[in-house]
Amino acid sequence: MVRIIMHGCNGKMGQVITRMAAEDKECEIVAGIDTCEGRLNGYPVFDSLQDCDVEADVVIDFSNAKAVDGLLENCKKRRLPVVLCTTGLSKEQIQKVEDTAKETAVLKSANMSLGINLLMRLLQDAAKVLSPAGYDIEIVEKHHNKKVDAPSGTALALADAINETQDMKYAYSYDRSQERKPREKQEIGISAVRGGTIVGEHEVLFAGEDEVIEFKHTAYSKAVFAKGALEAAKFLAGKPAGKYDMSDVISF
Ligand SMILES: NC(=O)C1=CN([C@@H]2O[C@H](COP(=O)(O)OP(=O)(O)OC[C@H]3O[C@@H](n4cnc5c(N)ncnc54)[C@H](O)[C@@H]3O)[C@@H](O)[C@H]2O)C=CC1
Ligand SMILES: O=C(O)C1=N[C@H](C(=O)O)C[C@H](O)C1
Repeated sequence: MVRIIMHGCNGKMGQVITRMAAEDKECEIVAGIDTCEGRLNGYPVFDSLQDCDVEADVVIDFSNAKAVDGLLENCKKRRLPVVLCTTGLSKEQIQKVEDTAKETAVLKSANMSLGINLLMRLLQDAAKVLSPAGYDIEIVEKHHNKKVDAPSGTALALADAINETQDMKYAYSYDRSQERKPREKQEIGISAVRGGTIVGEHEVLFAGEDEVIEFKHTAYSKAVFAKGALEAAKFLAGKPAGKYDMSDVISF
Protein backbone atom coordinates (compact mmCIF):
# COMPACT_ATOMS: atom_id res chain seq x y z
CA MET A 1 0.00 0.00 0.00
CA VAL A 2 1.55 3.32 -1.09
CA ARG A 3 1.07 6.05 1.55
CA ILE A 4 0.41 9.47 0.04
CA ILE A 5 0.48 13.01 1.43
CA MET A 6 -1.87 15.19 -0.66
CA HIS A 7 -0.42 18.73 -0.89
CA GLY A 8 -3.26 21.12 -1.82
CA CYS A 9 -5.82 18.55 -0.61
CA ASN A 10 -8.73 21.01 -0.33
CA GLY A 11 -8.44 22.38 -3.85
CA LYS A 12 -10.23 21.19 -6.99
CA MET A 13 -7.62 18.59 -7.96
CA GLY A 14 -6.94 17.61 -4.34
CA GLN A 15 -10.61 16.76 -3.88
CA VAL A 16 -10.87 14.67 -7.07
CA ILE A 17 -7.75 12.74 -6.02
CA THR A 18 -9.13 12.26 -2.50
CA ARG A 19 -12.27 10.61 -4.00
CA MET A 20 -10.33 8.44 -6.45
CA ALA A 21 -7.71 7.33 -3.91
CA ALA A 22 -10.51 6.15 -1.59
CA GLU A 23 -11.54 3.63 -4.30
CA ASP A 24 -7.96 2.51 -5.01
CA LYS A 25 -6.71 -0.61 -3.19
CA GLU A 26 -3.04 0.06 -3.97
CA CYS A 27 -2.71 3.46 -2.27
CA GLU A 28 -4.02 5.52 0.63
CA ILE A 29 -3.92 9.23 1.44
CA VAL A 30 -2.53 9.31 4.98
CA ALA A 31 -2.44 13.12 5.38
CA GLY A 32 -3.27 16.32 3.57
CA ILE A 33 -1.69 19.76 3.47
CA ASP A 34 -3.71 22.90 2.81
CA THR A 35 -3.89 26.48 4.02
CA CYS A 36 -7.68 26.56 3.60
CA GLU A 37 -10.09 24.53 5.72
CA GLY A 38 -13.63 23.29 5.38
CA ARG A 39 -13.45 19.79 3.86
CA LEU A 40 -14.14 16.41 5.45
CA ASN A 41 -11.36 14.34 3.94
CA GLY A 42 -11.13 11.33 6.25
CA TYR A 43 -7.43 12.03 6.92
CA PRO A 44 -5.62 14.64 9.05
CA VAL A 45 -4.92 17.99 7.37
CA PHE A 46 -1.93 20.21 8.26
CA ASP A 47 -1.10 23.82 7.35
CA SER A 48 2.29 22.89 5.93
CA LEU A 49 4.39 19.82 5.21
CA GLN A 50 6.77 21.00 7.90
CA ASP A 51 4.00 20.58 10.51
CA CYS A 52 3.04 17.11 9.25
CA ASP A 53 4.55 14.26 11.28
CA VAL A 54 2.68 11.47 9.43
CA GLU A 55 4.92 8.83 7.79
CA ALA A 56 4.43 8.56 4.02
CA ASP A 57 6.06 7.18 0.86
CA VAL A 58 5.31 10.03 -1.53
CA VAL A 59 3.72 13.50 -1.86
CA ILE A 60 1.32 14.49 -4.65
CA ASP A 61 1.24 18.26 -5.19
CA PHE A 62 -1.55 20.25 -6.84
CA SER A 63 -1.34 23.58 -5.03
CA ASN A 64 -0.01 26.98 -6.00
CA ALA A 65 3.36 28.19 -7.33
CA LYS A 66 3.85 30.20 -4.14
CA ALA A 67 3.64 26.99 -2.10
CA VAL A 68 6.25 25.09 -4.12
CA ASP A 69 9.46 26.49 -2.53
CA GLY A 70 8.52 25.30 0.95
CA LEU A 71 7.30 21.98 -0.43
CA LEU A 72 10.58 21.28 -2.24
CA GLU A 73 12.70 22.30 0.75
CA ASN A 74 10.79 19.94 3.01
CA CYS A 75 10.80 17.02 0.57
CA LYS A 76 14.55 17.47 0.13
CA LYS A 77 15.13 17.52 3.90
CA ARG A 78 12.99 14.42 4.49
CA ARG A 79 14.14 12.61 1.29
CA LEU A 80 10.46 12.31 0.43
CA PRO A 81 9.61 11.60 -3.25
CA VAL A 82 7.27 14.20 -4.78
CA VAL A 83 4.94 14.21 -7.80
CA LEU A 84 4.94 17.90 -8.74
CA CYS A 85 1.90 18.89 -10.79
CA THR A 86 1.56 22.60 -9.96
CA THR A 87 2.17 24.86 -12.96
CA GLY A 88 3.33 28.47 -13.34
CA LEU A 89 6.73 27.92 -11.70
CA SER A 90 9.44 30.57 -12.11
CA LYS A 91 12.89 29.89 -13.62
CA GLU A 92 14.33 29.91 -10.10
CA GLN A 93 11.79 27.34 -8.97
CA ILE A 94 12.58 25.10 -11.95
CA GLN A 95 16.24 25.26 -10.88
CA LYS A 96 15.13 24.37 -7.34
CA VAL A 97 13.39 21.29 -8.77
CA GLU A 98 16.74 20.22 -10.32
CA ASP A 99 18.53 20.75 -6.98
CA THR A 100 15.88 18.83 -5.04
CA ALA A 101 16.10 15.93 -7.50
CA LYS A 102 19.73 15.43 -6.46
CA GLU A 103 18.48 14.44 -2.99
CA THR A 104 15.11 12.78 -3.62
CA ALA A 105 12.92 11.51 -6.46
CA VAL A 106 10.96 14.30 -8.21
CA LEU A 107 8.43 13.65 -10.98
CA LYS A 108 7.42 16.95 -12.56
CA SER A 109 4.74 17.07 -15.22
CA ALA A 110 2.47 19.91 -16.36
CA ASN A 111 -0.10 17.40 -17.52
CA MET A 112 -0.77 13.96 -16.05
CA SER A 113 -3.16 12.74 -18.76
CA LEU A 114 -2.29 9.88 -21.10
CA GLY A 115 -3.59 11.86 -24.07
CA ILE A 116 -1.33 14.90 -23.65
CA ASN A 117 1.72 12.73 -23.04
CA LEU A 118 1.01 10.80 -26.23
CA LEU A 119 0.39 14.10 -28.06
CA MET A 120 3.89 15.26 -27.12
CA ARG A 121 5.37 12.33 -29.03
CA LEU A 122 3.07 12.82 -32.02
CA LEU A 123 4.04 16.51 -32.18
CA GLN A 124 7.72 15.65 -32.17
CA ASP A 125 7.21 13.36 -35.17
CA ALA A 126 5.16 16.05 -36.94
CA ALA A 127 7.72 18.78 -36.19
CA LYS A 128 10.56 16.72 -37.66
CA VAL A 129 8.76 16.81 -41.02
CA LEU A 130 6.86 20.11 -40.92
CA SER A 131 9.37 22.47 -39.29
CA PRO A 132 12.08 22.00 -41.96
CA ALA A 133 9.31 22.41 -44.56
CA GLY A 134 8.63 25.90 -43.13
CA TYR A 135 5.22 25.37 -41.49
CA ASP A 136 4.29 27.98 -38.87
CA ILE A 137 3.47 26.59 -35.43
CA GLU A 138 0.75 28.07 -33.18
CA ILE A 139 -0.67 26.74 -29.90
CA VAL A 140 -4.05 27.76 -28.47
CA GLU A 141 -5.05 26.66 -24.97
CA LYS A 142 -8.39 27.14 -23.17
CA HIS A 143 -9.07 26.80 -19.45
CA HIS A 144 -11.62 27.69 -16.74
CA ASN A 145 -11.94 31.17 -15.30
CA LYS A 146 -10.26 30.23 -11.98
CA LYS A 147 -6.89 29.44 -13.52
CA VAL A 148 -4.19 31.84 -12.33
CA ASP A 149 -1.25 31.07 -14.65
CA ALA A 150 -1.10 31.76 -18.38
CA PRO A 151 -0.16 30.25 -20.71
CA SER A 152 -0.81 26.81 -19.27
CA GLY A 153 2.08 24.63 -18.21
CA THR A 154 0.91 22.13 -20.80
CA ALA A 155 1.08 24.65 -23.66
CA LEU A 156 4.68 25.43 -22.67
CA ALA A 157 5.52 21.74 -22.38
CA LEU A 158 4.06 21.06 -25.85
CA ALA A 159 6.11 23.95 -27.28
CA ASP A 160 9.24 22.63 -25.54
CA ALA A 161 8.63 19.12 -26.90
CA ILE A 162 8.50 20.54 -30.45
CA ASN A 163 11.45 22.86 -29.87
CA GLU A 164 13.66 20.02 -28.58
CA THR A 165 13.49 18.38 -32.01
CA GLN A 166 14.69 21.64 -33.67
CA ASP A 167 17.75 22.53 -31.53
CA MET A 168 15.57 24.95 -29.51
CA LYS A 169 15.50 27.41 -32.44
CA TYR A 170 11.98 28.69 -31.68
CA ALA A 171 11.25 31.67 -29.42
CA TYR A 172 7.76 31.83 -27.88
CA SER A 173 5.44 34.72 -28.69
CA TYR A 174 2.60 35.36 -26.23
CA ASP A 175 1.31 38.71 -27.43
CA ARG A 176 1.48 40.40 -30.82
CA SER A 177 -0.69 43.37 -29.90
CA GLN A 178 2.28 45.78 -29.82
CA GLU A 179 3.81 44.56 -33.09
CA ARG A 180 3.23 45.87 -36.61
CA LYS A 181 5.08 43.24 -38.62
CA PRO A 182 4.47 39.72 -39.94
CA ARG A 183 5.20 36.84 -37.58
CA GLU A 184 8.77 35.58 -37.44
CA LYS A 185 9.53 32.20 -38.98
CA GLN A 186 11.35 31.00 -35.87
CA GLU A 187 8.59 31.55 -33.37
CA ILE A 188 5.84 29.49 -31.80
CA GLY A 189 2.78 31.60 -30.98
CA ILE A 190 1.05 30.63 -27.73
CA SER A 191 -2.43 32.03 -26.95
CA ALA A 192 -4.48 31.58 -23.78
CA VAL A 193 -8.29 31.71 -23.48
CA ARG A 194 -10.04 31.72 -20.06
CA GLY A 195 -13.72 31.14 -19.42
CA GLY A 196 -16.42 29.24 -17.51
CA THR A 197 -15.61 25.72 -16.45
CA ILE A 198 -13.48 24.57 -19.42
CA VAL A 199 -11.37 21.74 -17.96
CA GLY A 200 -8.51 22.04 -20.47
CA GLU A 201 -8.13 22.24 -24.24
CA HIS A 202 -4.88 22.34 -26.21
CA GLU A 203 -4.74 22.83 -29.95
CA VAL A 204 -1.52 22.83 -31.99
CA LEU A 205 -1.55 24.10 -35.57
CA PHE A 206 1.09 23.55 -38.21
CA ALA A 207 0.13 26.09 -40.88
CA GLY A 208 1.78 25.85 -44.30
CA GLU A 209 1.13 26.93 -47.89
CA ASP A 210 -2.46 25.95 -48.68
CA GLU A 211 -2.80 23.43 -45.83
CA VAL A 212 -3.12 23.31 -42.04
CA ILE A 213 -2.56 20.28 -39.83
CA GLU A 214 -4.27 20.47 -36.43
CA PHE A 215 -3.76 18.37 -33.30
CA LYS A 216 -6.24 18.77 -30.46
CA HIS A 217 -6.64 17.36 -26.96
CA THR A 218 -9.71 18.02 -24.82
CA ALA A 219 -9.96 17.03 -21.16
CA TYR A 220 -13.64 16.53 -20.23
CA SER A 221 -12.99 16.01 -16.53
CA LYS A 222 -10.21 16.45 -13.97
CA ALA A 223 -10.28 12.66 -13.43
CA VAL A 224 -7.81 12.19 -16.33
CA PHE A 225 -5.20 14.21 -14.40
CA ALA A 226 -6.03 12.54 -11.06
CA LYS A 227 -5.67 9.04 -12.54
CA GLY A 228 -2.23 9.94 -13.92
CA ALA A 229 -1.15 11.51 -10.63
CA LEU A 230 -2.06 8.37 -8.65
CA GLU A 231 -0.21 6.16 -11.15
CA ALA A 232 2.80 8.48 -10.91
CA ALA A 233 2.75 8.34 -7.08
CA LYS A 234 2.72 4.52 -7.11
CA PHE A 235 5.59 4.56 -9.61
CA LEU A 236 7.70 7.09 -7.67
CA ALA A 237 7.42 5.59 -4.17
CA GLY A 238 10.74 3.97 -3.31
CA LYS A 239 12.56 5.29 -6.40
CA PRO A 240 16.11 6.68 -6.02
CA ALA A 241 16.81 10.42 -6.19
CA GLY A 242 16.52 11.85 -9.69
CA LYS A 243 14.24 13.69 -12.05
CA TYR A 244 11.37 11.74 -13.60
CA ASP A 245 8.48 12.56 -15.92
CA MET A 246 5.32 10.88 -17.20
CA SER A 247 7.21 9.11 -19.98
CA ASP A 248 8.79 7.01 -17.19
CA VAL A 249 5.32 6.00 -15.96
CA ILE A 250 3.44 5.46 -19.22
CA SER A 251 4.44 2.69 -21.60
CA PHE A 252 3.16 3.49 -25.10
N1 LIG B 1 -0.17 18.63 -13.95
C1 LIG B 1 -1.47 18.48 -14.20
O1 LIG B 1 -1.92 17.52 -14.85
C2 LIG B 1 -2.42 19.50 -13.69
C3 LIG B 1 -1.95 20.60 -13.01
N2 LIG B 1 -2.82 21.47 -12.44
C4 LIG B 1 -2.22 22.54 -11.68
O2 LIG B 1 -2.36 22.23 -10.30
C5 LIG B 1 -2.49 23.43 -9.54
C6 LIG B 1 -3.74 23.36 -8.66
O3 LIG B 1 -4.88 23.30 -9.46
P1 LIG B 1 -6.36 23.30 -8.79
O4 LIG B 1 -6.53 22.14 -7.92
O5 LIG B 1 -7.29 23.51 -9.94
O6 LIG B 1 -6.26 24.66 -7.93
P2 LIG B 1 -7.09 25.09 -6.65
O7 LIG B 1 -6.85 26.53 -6.47
O8 LIG B 1 -8.49 24.61 -6.73
O9 LIG B 1 -6.35 24.28 -5.45
C7 LIG B 1 -5.13 24.63 -4.91
C8 LIG B 1 -5.15 24.32 -3.42
O10 LIG B 1 -3.85 24.58 -2.89
C9 LIG B 1 -4.02 25.18 -1.62
N3 LIG B 1 -2.84 25.93 -1.22
C10 LIG B 1 -2.50 27.22 -1.48
N4 LIG B 1 -1.35 27.54 -0.86
C11 LIG B 1 -0.95 26.42 -0.20
C12 LIG B 1 0.18 26.12 0.62
N5 LIG B 1 1.12 27.04 0.91
N6 LIG B 1 0.29 24.86 1.13
C13 LIG B 1 -0.66 23.93 0.86
N7 LIG B 1 -1.76 24.16 0.10
C14 LIG B 1 -1.89 25.39 -0.43
C15 LIG B 1 -5.23 26.10 -1.80
O11 LIG B 1 -5.79 26.46 -0.55
C16 LIG B 1 -6.14 25.19 -2.62
O12 LIG B 1 -6.98 24.41 -1.80
C17 LIG B 1 -2.47 24.58 -10.55
O13 LIG B 1 -1.15 25.07 -10.66
C18 LIG B 1 -2.87 23.90 -11.85
O14 LIG B 1 -2.40 24.56 -12.98
C19 LIG B 1 -4.17 21.32 -12.51
C20 LIG B 1 -4.70 20.26 -13.17
C21 LIG B 1 -3.87 19.28 -13.86
O1 LIG C 1 -5.19 24.70 -14.06
C1 LIG C 1 -5.70 23.71 -14.63
O2 LIG C 1 -6.89 23.40 -14.51
C2 LIG C 1 -4.82 22.89 -15.49
N1 LIG C 1 -3.55 23.15 -15.48
C3 LIG C 1 -2.53 22.44 -16.15
C4 LIG C 1 -1.73 23.35 -17.07
O3 LIG C 1 -1.47 24.51 -16.71
O4 LIG C 1 -1.32 22.90 -18.14
C5 LIG C 1 -3.01 21.17 -16.80
C6 LIG C 1 -4.43 21.13 -17.22
O5 LIG C 1 -4.54 21.64 -18.52
C7 LIG C 1 -5.40 21.77 -16.26
